[in-house]
Amino acid sequence: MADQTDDGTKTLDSSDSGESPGVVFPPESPEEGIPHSSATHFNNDLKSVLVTSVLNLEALDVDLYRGTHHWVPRTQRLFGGQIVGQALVAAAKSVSDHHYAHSLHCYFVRAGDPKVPVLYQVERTRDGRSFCVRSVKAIQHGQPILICQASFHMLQESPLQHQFTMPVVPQPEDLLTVEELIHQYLSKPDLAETARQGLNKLLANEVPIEIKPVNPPHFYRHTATQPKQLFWVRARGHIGEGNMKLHCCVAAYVSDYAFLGTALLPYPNYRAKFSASLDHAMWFHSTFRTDEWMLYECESPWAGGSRGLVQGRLWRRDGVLAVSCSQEGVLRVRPATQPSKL
Ligand SMILES: CCC(=O)SCCNC(=O)CCNC(=O)[C@H](O)C(C)(C)COP(=O)(O)OP(=O)(O)OC[C@H]1O[C@@H](n2cnc3c(N)ncnc32)[C@H](O)[C@@H]1OP(=O)(O)O
Repeated sequence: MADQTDDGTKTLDSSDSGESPGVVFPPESPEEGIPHSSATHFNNDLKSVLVTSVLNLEALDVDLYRGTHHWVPRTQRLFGGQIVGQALVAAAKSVSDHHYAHSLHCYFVRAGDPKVPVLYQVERTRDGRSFCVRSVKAIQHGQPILICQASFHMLQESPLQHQFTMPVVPQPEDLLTVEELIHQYLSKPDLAETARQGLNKLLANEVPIEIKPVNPPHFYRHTATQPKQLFWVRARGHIGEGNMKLHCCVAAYVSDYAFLGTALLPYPNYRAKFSASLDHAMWFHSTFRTDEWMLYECESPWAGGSRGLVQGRLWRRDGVLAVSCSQEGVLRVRPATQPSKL
Protein backbone atom coordinates (compact mmCIF):
# COMPACT_ATOMS: atom_id res chain seq x y z
CA MET A 1 0.00 0.00 0.00
CA ALA A 2 1.03 3.60 -0.39
CA ASP A 3 1.74 4.94 3.05
CA GLN A 4 1.37 8.59 4.05
CA THR A 5 4.11 9.64 6.41
CA ASP A 6 3.57 12.17 9.15
CA ASP A 7 5.24 14.89 7.19
CA GLY A 8 2.75 14.39 4.44
CA THR A 9 5.00 12.41 2.12
CA LYS A 10 4.29 9.06 0.51
CA THR A 11 6.40 5.94 0.84
CA LEU A 12 5.98 2.67 -0.92
CA ASP A 13 4.85 -0.37 1.00
CA SER A 14 4.94 -3.51 -1.08
CA SER A 15 3.60 -5.81 1.63
CA ASP A 16 0.90 -7.05 -0.70
CA SER A 17 3.48 -7.77 -3.38
CA GLY A 18 5.20 -10.35 -1.19
CA GLU A 19 8.25 -8.12 -0.80
CA SER A 20 9.51 -6.32 2.27
CA PRO A 21 8.16 -2.81 2.58
CA GLY A 22 9.99 0.41 2.02
CA VAL A 23 11.48 2.42 -0.77
CA VAL A 24 15.18 1.93 -0.65
CA PHE A 25 16.85 4.19 -3.11
CA PRO A 26 17.13 6.61 -1.58
CA PRO A 27 15.81 4.95 1.57
CA GLU A 28 12.80 6.79 3.00
CA SER A 29 14.27 9.65 1.16
CA PRO A 30 12.69 13.08 1.36
CA GLU A 31 14.26 13.83 -2.01
CA GLU A 32 11.76 11.99 -4.16
CA GLY A 33 9.78 14.84 -5.47
CA ILE A 34 8.34 16.72 -8.33
CA PRO A 35 9.82 19.05 -10.86
CA HIS A 36 8.98 22.69 -10.36
CA SER A 37 6.84 24.18 -13.08
CA SER A 38 9.90 25.60 -14.81
CA ALA A 39 11.30 22.10 -15.35
CA THR A 40 12.53 21.17 -18.79
CA HIS A 41 13.29 17.75 -20.21
CA PHE A 42 16.87 16.67 -20.05
CA ASN A 43 19.21 15.72 -22.78
CA ASN A 44 22.83 15.01 -22.07
CA ASP A 45 23.89 17.07 -25.09
CA LEU A 46 22.19 20.14 -23.69
CA LYS A 47 23.61 22.50 -21.12
CA SER A 48 22.82 21.33 -17.61
CA VAL A 49 19.71 22.91 -16.18
CA LEU A 50 21.75 23.36 -13.01
CA VAL A 51 23.79 25.96 -14.88
CA THR A 52 21.09 27.55 -17.00
CA SER A 53 18.47 27.76 -14.25
CA VAL A 54 19.09 26.50 -10.72
CA LEU A 55 22.46 28.11 -10.13
CA ASN A 56 21.87 31.06 -12.41
CA LEU A 57 21.04 33.69 -9.80
CA GLU A 58 19.51 37.05 -10.60
CA ALA A 59 21.51 40.00 -9.28
CA LEU A 60 19.22 42.46 -7.44
CA ASP A 61 21.80 44.74 -5.89
CA VAL A 62 25.39 44.62 -4.67
CA ASP A 63 25.82 41.25 -2.92
CA LEU A 64 22.10 40.53 -3.12
CA TYR A 65 20.74 37.78 -5.39
CA ARG A 66 17.54 35.94 -6.08
CA GLY A 67 17.32 32.22 -6.80
CA THR A 68 14.40 30.19 -8.10
CA HIS A 69 13.62 26.48 -7.88
CA HIS A 70 13.78 23.74 -10.40
CA TRP A 71 12.86 20.58 -8.56
CA VAL A 72 11.01 20.38 -5.25
CA PRO A 73 11.11 17.25 -3.08
CA ARG A 74 7.86 15.56 -2.17
CA THR A 75 8.19 16.96 1.36
CA GLN A 76 7.30 20.34 -0.17
CA ARG A 77 10.24 21.94 1.59
CA LEU A 78 13.07 23.19 -0.61
CA PHE A 79 15.87 20.75 -1.40
CA GLY A 80 18.81 21.56 0.88
CA GLY A 81 21.35 20.97 -1.89
CA GLN A 82 19.70 23.65 -3.98
CA ILE A 83 19.91 26.22 -1.18
CA VAL A 84 23.56 25.39 -0.40
CA GLY A 85 24.47 25.44 -4.11
CA GLN A 86 22.80 28.80 -4.62
CA ALA A 87 24.37 30.25 -1.46
CA LEU A 88 27.80 29.23 -2.76
CA VAL A 89 27.08 30.84 -6.14
CA ALA A 90 26.20 34.08 -4.36
CA ALA A 91 29.33 33.95 -2.19
CA ALA A 92 31.59 33.13 -5.14
CA LYS A 93 30.43 36.19 -7.07
CA SER A 94 32.20 38.47 -4.59
CA VAL A 95 35.65 36.87 -4.76
CA SER A 96 38.31 37.15 -7.45
CA ASP A 97 38.87 34.57 -10.17
CA HIS A 98 42.05 33.54 -8.37
CA HIS A 99 40.19 32.38 -5.28
CA TYR A 100 38.63 28.92 -5.23
CA ALA A 101 36.06 27.57 -2.79
CA HIS A 102 37.78 25.25 -0.33
CA SER A 103 35.10 24.83 2.31
CA LEU A 104 31.62 25.78 3.47
CA HIS A 105 29.63 25.29 6.66
CA CYS A 106 25.86 25.73 6.69
CA TYR A 107 22.86 25.44 9.02
CA PHE A 108 19.36 24.89 7.66
CA VAL A 109 17.41 26.90 10.20
CA ARG A 110 13.94 26.93 8.61
CA ALA A 111 12.20 24.92 5.95
CA GLY A 112 12.40 26.54 2.52
CA ASP A 113 9.08 27.54 0.96
CA PRO A 114 8.79 26.31 -2.66
CA LYS A 115 6.14 28.93 -3.43
CA VAL A 116 8.49 31.92 -3.31
CA PRO A 117 12.06 32.63 -4.51
CA VAL A 118 15.00 32.78 -2.11
CA LEU A 119 17.08 35.91 -1.54
CA TYR A 120 20.80 35.51 -0.90
CA GLN A 121 22.50 38.28 1.04
CA VAL A 122 26.30 38.14 1.06
CA GLU A 123 28.49 39.69 3.71
CA ARG A 124 32.17 40.11 2.83
CA THR A 125 33.48 38.92 6.17
CA ARG A 126 37.18 39.13 5.41
CA ASP A 127 39.58 39.44 2.48
CA GLY A 128 43.08 38.24 3.35
CA ARG A 129 46.18 37.63 1.23
CA SER A 130 45.38 33.95 0.74
CA PHE A 131 41.88 33.39 2.08
CA CYS A 132 38.55 35.23 1.65
CA VAL A 133 35.61 34.44 3.91
CA ARG A 134 31.97 35.15 3.06
CA SER A 135 28.79 34.81 5.11
CA VAL A 136 25.59 34.21 3.19
CA LYS A 137 22.07 34.41 4.53
CA ALA A 138 19.33 32.75 2.49
CA ILE A 139 16.10 34.59 3.21
CA GLN A 140 12.40 33.94 2.65
CA HIS A 141 9.48 35.86 4.14
CA GLY A 142 12.03 38.17 5.80
CA GLN A 143 13.64 35.35 7.81
CA PRO A 144 16.79 33.27 7.32
CA ILE A 145 16.27 29.71 6.08
CA LEU A 146 20.00 28.99 5.79
CA ILE A 147 23.14 30.52 7.18
CA CYS A 148 26.32 29.68 5.36
CA GLN A 149 30.00 30.51 5.80
CA ALA A 150 32.11 29.86 2.75
CA SER A 151 35.86 30.23 2.47
CA PHE A 152 37.94 30.70 -0.67
CA HIS A 153 41.68 30.13 -1.09
CA MET A 154 44.29 31.03 -3.69
CA LEU A 155 46.06 28.04 -5.23
CA GLN A 156 49.17 27.31 -3.18
CA GLU A 157 51.70 24.54 -3.76
CA SER A 158 52.78 22.36 -0.84
CA PRO A 159 54.93 19.25 -0.34
CA LEU A 160 52.32 17.95 2.10
CA GLN A 161 49.95 15.86 0.10
CA HIS A 162 48.02 12.68 0.89
CA GLN A 163 44.56 11.19 0.47
CA PHE A 164 42.68 7.95 1.15
CA THR A 165 42.37 5.45 -1.68
CA MET A 166 39.18 5.31 -3.69
CA PRO A 167 37.13 2.13 -3.14
CA VAL A 168 37.30 -0.39 -5.97
CA VAL A 169 33.85 -0.57 -7.56
CA PRO A 170 32.34 -1.42 -10.96
CA GLN A 171 32.64 1.33 -13.54
CA PRO A 172 29.51 3.38 -14.31
CA GLU A 173 29.30 1.90 -17.84
CA ASP A 174 28.71 -1.50 -16.20
CA LEU A 175 25.89 -0.28 -13.94
CA LEU A 176 22.28 0.72 -14.48
CA THR A 177 20.80 4.12 -13.76
CA VAL A 178 18.07 4.45 -11.13
CA GLU A 179 15.56 4.82 -13.97
CA GLU A 180 16.76 1.60 -15.64
CA LEU A 181 16.53 -0.23 -12.32
CA ILE A 182 12.99 1.02 -11.85
CA HIS A 183 12.07 -0.23 -15.33
CA GLN A 184 13.46 -3.65 -14.36
CA TYR A 185 11.19 -3.67 -11.31
CA LEU A 186 8.22 -2.53 -13.34
CA SER A 187 8.66 -5.51 -15.66
CA LYS A 188 8.09 -7.92 -12.75
CA PRO A 189 4.68 -9.54 -13.32
CA ASP A 190 3.96 -10.00 -9.58
CA LEU A 191 4.57 -6.36 -8.64
CA ALA A 192 1.67 -4.91 -6.62
CA GLU A 193 -0.29 -2.15 -8.35
CA THR A 194 0.41 0.37 -5.60
CA ALA A 195 4.13 -0.38 -5.79
CA ARG A 196 3.92 0.05 -9.56
CA GLN A 197 2.25 3.44 -9.08
CA GLY A 198 4.93 4.48 -6.59
CA LEU A 199 7.73 3.46 -8.92
CA ASN A 200 6.11 5.34 -11.78
CA LYS A 201 6.02 8.41 -9.57
CA LEU A 202 9.73 7.99 -8.93
CA LEU A 203 10.29 7.76 -12.69
CA ALA A 204 8.44 11.02 -13.19
CA ASN A 205 11.01 12.81 -11.02
CA GLU A 206 13.15 15.12 -13.02
CA VAL A 207 16.03 15.50 -10.66
CA PRO A 208 18.78 17.26 -12.59
CA ILE A 209 21.35 14.62 -11.62
CA GLU A 210 21.97 11.09 -12.88
CA ILE A 211 22.66 8.28 -10.46
CA LYS A 212 23.99 4.73 -10.82
CA PRO A 213 23.91 2.83 -7.53
CA VAL A 214 26.83 0.46 -7.05
CA ASN A 215 24.76 -2.04 -5.04
CA PRO A 216 21.43 -2.25 -6.82
CA PRO A 217 18.62 -3.09 -6.91
CA HIS A 218 17.24 -1.82 -3.67
CA PHE A 219 13.79 -0.42 -4.22
CA TYR A 220 12.38 -2.78 -1.62
CA ARG A 221 14.50 -3.53 1.36
CA HIS A 222 14.55 -7.03 2.86
CA THR A 223 17.22 -6.73 5.53
CA ALA A 224 19.13 -4.19 7.49
CA THR A 225 22.40 -3.18 5.87
CA GLN A 226 25.47 -1.35 7.07
CA PRO A 227 24.96 2.43 6.97
CA LYS A 228 27.07 2.74 3.83
CA GLN A 229 26.22 3.32 0.19
CA LEU A 230 28.13 4.02 -2.99
CA PHE A 231 26.83 5.49 -6.18
CA TRP A 232 28.14 7.11 -9.33
CA VAL A 233 26.67 10.54 -9.84
CA ARG A 234 26.88 13.36 -12.37
CA ALA A 235 24.89 16.41 -13.41
CA ARG A 236 22.53 15.80 -16.31
CA GLY A 237 23.58 17.77 -19.36
CA HIS A 238 26.77 19.56 -20.29
CA ILE A 239 28.65 21.96 -18.02
CA GLY A 240 32.12 21.93 -19.50
CA GLU A 241 35.61 22.41 -18.24
CA GLY A 242 37.02 25.55 -16.81
CA ASN A 243 34.68 27.06 -14.26
CA MET A 244 35.79 25.38 -11.05
CA LYS A 245 33.65 27.64 -8.86
CA LEU A 246 30.60 26.49 -10.80
CA HIS A 247 31.53 22.83 -10.42
CA CYS A 248 31.83 23.37 -6.64
CA CYS A 249 28.31 24.85 -6.62
CA VAL A 250 26.98 21.88 -8.60
CA ALA A 251 28.79 19.52 -6.20
CA ALA A 252 27.03 21.27 -3.33
CA TYR A 253 23.69 20.53 -4.99
CA VAL A 254 24.59 16.92 -5.75
CA SER A 255 26.11 16.17 -2.36
CA ASP A 256 22.84 16.58 -0.45
CA TYR A 257 20.91 14.13 -2.61
CA ALA A 258 20.16 10.81 -0.85
CA PHE A 259 22.92 11.62 1.65
CA LEU A 260 20.94 11.52 4.90
CA GLY A 261 19.18 8.31 3.82
CA THR A 262 22.45 6.49 4.52
CA ALA A 263 21.68 6.73 8.25
CA LEU A 264 18.39 4.83 7.75
CA LEU A 265 19.89 1.79 6.02
CA PRO A 266 20.26 -0.31 9.22
CA TYR A 267 16.57 0.24 10.15
CA PRO A 268 14.21 -1.42 7.64
CA ASN A 269 11.63 -1.81 10.40
CA TYR A 270 11.24 1.93 10.85
CA ARG A 271 9.77 4.60 8.64
CA ALA A 272 10.90 8.23 8.73
CA LYS A 273 7.95 10.38 9.68
CA PHE A 274 10.13 13.49 9.63
CA SER A 275 13.63 13.85 8.26
CA ALA A 276 15.53 16.97 7.29
CA SER A 277 19.14 17.99 7.11
CA LEU A 278 20.18 20.31 9.92
CA ASP A 279 23.62 21.28 8.70
CA HIS A 280 25.94 20.59 5.80
CA ALA A 281 29.69 21.03 5.51
CA MET A 282 31.93 20.55 2.49
CA TRP A 283 35.62 20.66 1.75
CA PHE A 284 36.84 20.95 -1.85
CA HIS A 285 40.22 19.32 -2.41
CA SER A 286 40.99 19.29 -6.11
CA THR A 287 39.64 20.19 -9.52
CA PHE A 288 36.80 18.06 -10.86
CA ARG A 289 33.93 18.05 -13.32
CA THR A 290 30.44 17.41 -12.05
CA ASP A 291 29.17 16.61 -15.55
CA GLU A 292 31.47 13.58 -15.53
CA TRP A 293 30.84 10.51 -13.36
CA MET A 294 32.03 10.87 -9.79
CA LEU A 295 31.79 8.18 -7.14
CA TYR A 296 29.86 9.27 -4.03
CA GLU A 297 30.88 7.20 -1.02
CA CYS A 298 28.48 7.78 1.87
CA GLU A 299 28.54 6.39 5.39
CA SER A 300 26.86 7.11 8.67
CA PRO A 301 29.17 6.62 11.66
CA TRP A 302 26.45 7.45 14.21
CA ALA A 303 22.76 7.87 14.85
CA GLY A 304 21.04 8.64 18.15
CA GLY A 305 18.76 11.11 19.89
CA SER A 306 16.56 11.47 16.76
CA ARG A 307 19.56 12.61 14.75
CA GLY A 308 21.94 10.95 12.33
CA LEU A 309 25.41 11.91 11.15
CA VAL A 310 26.50 11.19 7.58
CA GLN A 311 29.88 11.62 5.95
CA GLY A 312 30.65 11.47 2.26
CA ARG A 313 33.49 11.53 -0.20
CA LEU A 314 33.14 12.46 -3.87
CA TRP A 315 35.84 10.80 -5.95
CA ARG A 316 36.92 11.61 -9.47
CA ARG A 317 36.85 8.45 -11.48
CA ASP A 318 40.65 8.57 -11.84
CA GLY A 319 40.86 8.05 -8.05
CA VAL A 320 41.48 11.64 -6.96
CA LEU A 321 39.59 12.63 -3.81
CA ALA A 322 37.68 15.72 -4.95
CA VAL A 323 35.27 16.64 -2.13
CA SER A 324 34.54 15.61 1.47
CA CYS A 325 31.13 16.30 3.06
CA SER A 326 29.43 15.94 6.42
CA GLN A 327 25.87 16.45 7.50
CA GLU A 328 23.69 15.93 10.53
CA GLY A 329 19.97 15.48 10.10
CA VAL A 330 16.93 15.11 12.27
CA LEU A 331 15.39 11.62 11.91
CA ARG A 332 12.07 11.08 13.65
CA VAL A 333 10.79 7.57 12.96
CA ARG A 334 7.89 5.23 13.74
CA PRO A 335 7.79 1.44 13.56
CA ALA A 336 6.99 0.25 10.03
CA THR A 337 4.08 -1.82 11.35
CA GLN A 338 2.39 1.16 13.01
CA PRO A 339 -0.61 2.22 10.95
CA SER A 340 -0.36 5.55 9.22
CA LYS A 341 -2.40 8.50 10.50
CA LEU A 342 -4.66 8.44 7.45
C1 LIG B 1 18.06 16.09 1.67
C2 LIG B 1 17.33 16.52 2.83
C3 LIG B 1 16.92 17.93 2.66
O1 LIG B 1 17.21 18.56 1.71
S1 LIG B 1 16.06 18.56 3.90
C4 LIG B 1 15.93 20.22 3.44
C5 LIG B 1 16.91 21.08 4.14
N1 LIG B 1 16.70 21.12 5.54
C6 LIG B 1 15.58 21.71 6.05
O2 LIG B 1 14.66 22.16 5.39
C7 LIG B 1 15.53 21.83 7.54
C8 LIG B 1 15.21 23.25 7.91
N2 LIG B 1 15.12 23.39 9.33
C9 LIG B 1 13.96 23.20 9.95
O3 LIG B 1 12.91 22.95 9.35
C10 LIG B 1 14.01 23.36 11.42
O4 LIG B 1 15.26 23.85 11.81
C11 LIG B 1 13.76 22.02 12.13
C12 LIG B 1 14.78 20.98 11.74
C13 LIG B 1 12.38 21.52 11.80
C14 LIG B 1 13.87 22.35 13.60
O5 LIG B 1 13.09 21.52 14.33
P1 LIG B 1 12.21 22.04 15.54
O6 LIG B 1 12.97 22.95 16.39
O7 LIG B 1 11.71 20.80 16.15
O8 LIG B 1 11.13 22.87 14.74
P2 LIG B 1 9.64 23.15 15.09
O9 LIG B 1 9.48 23.43 16.54
O10 LIG B 1 9.22 24.20 14.12
O11 LIG B 1 8.94 21.77 14.73
C15 LIG B 1 8.90 21.26 13.44
C16 LIG B 1 7.99 20.05 13.46
O12 LIG B 1 8.56 19.04 14.30
C17 LIG B 1 7.67 18.73 15.37
N3 LIG B 1 8.45 18.49 16.57
C18 LIG B 1 9.19 19.37 17.23
N4 LIG B 1 9.80 18.79 18.25
C19 LIG B 1 9.39 17.50 18.23
C20 LIG B 1 9.64 16.36 19.05
N5 LIG B 1 10.46 16.46 20.08
N6 LIG B 1 9.09 15.19 18.73
C21 LIG B 1 8.27 15.08 17.68
N7 LIG B 1 7.98 16.13 16.85
C22 LIG B 1 8.52 17.31 17.14
C23 LIG B 1 6.81 19.96 15.51
O13 LIG B 1 5.58 19.65 16.10
C24 LIG B 1 6.64 20.38 14.07
O14 LIG B 1 5.71 19.55 13.43
P3 LIG B 1 4.60 20.18 12.47
O15 LIG B 1 5.36 20.83 11.36
O16 LIG B 1 3.86 21.16 13.30
O17 LIG B 1 3.80 18.99 12.04
